[in-house]
Amino acid sequence: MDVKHDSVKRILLFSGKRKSGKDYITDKLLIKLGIENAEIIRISEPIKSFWAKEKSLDLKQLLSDGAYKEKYRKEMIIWSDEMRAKDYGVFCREASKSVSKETVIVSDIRRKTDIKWFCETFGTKVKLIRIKCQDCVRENRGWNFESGVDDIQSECDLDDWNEWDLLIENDGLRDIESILHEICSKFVS
Ligand SMILES: Nc1ncnc2c1ncn2[C@@H]1O[C@H](COP(=O)(O)OP(=O)(O)OP(=O)(O)O)[C@@H](O)[C@H]1O
Repeated sequence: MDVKHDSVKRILLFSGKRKSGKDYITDKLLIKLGIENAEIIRISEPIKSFWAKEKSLDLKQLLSDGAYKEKYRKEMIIWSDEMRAKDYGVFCREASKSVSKETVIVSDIRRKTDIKWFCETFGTKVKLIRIKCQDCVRENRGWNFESGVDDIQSECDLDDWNEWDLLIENDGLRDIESILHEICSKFVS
């Protein structure tokens, strides 16, 4: 294990369906904790950078939330599944290779094998958080069901996972400050 991992006290893995609010909540959590104490990593980042290089695409546009990302989403899922079939930890390892802050936030856990890799690597430092949100609220946030994206493993593999350390309802009824307070009081002390 990389020696820098020693400074990590906790690693918070966030999972949730598209438009459930993973980025929204983890971005606010980072601000609350401060960038000297915490950092966000995304498993999708090495996927996008490998893929952009391979296909000579603009990485910045791929990382931003727009039409460009949607255009390549399906192809990226297929390609990354092929990579994962050879080595399930390939993207988790790459995303976490330089972590150094005491709280590491992973904002896009999607598979049981992601959880497996982080638990094998970080042991009891790992905490699992699932963001829940009704479909009608996700639709109001711009989500539309897309066959080949919303009904495949990358979106559904954790639907039947029951061992969350914390479940968060993010339907817009609950104040973000109270959500952040619950996360911090449970895991960051
Ligand atoms: N509690 C909230 N209060 C206000 N706006 C919210 C809240 N949660 C999410 N949103 C808004 O909903 C939209 C979708 O949220 P976000 O991008 O965080 O979802 P996501 O789970 O990261 O989606 P994806 O998997 O597609 O990247 C964003 O515009 C975000 O600002």
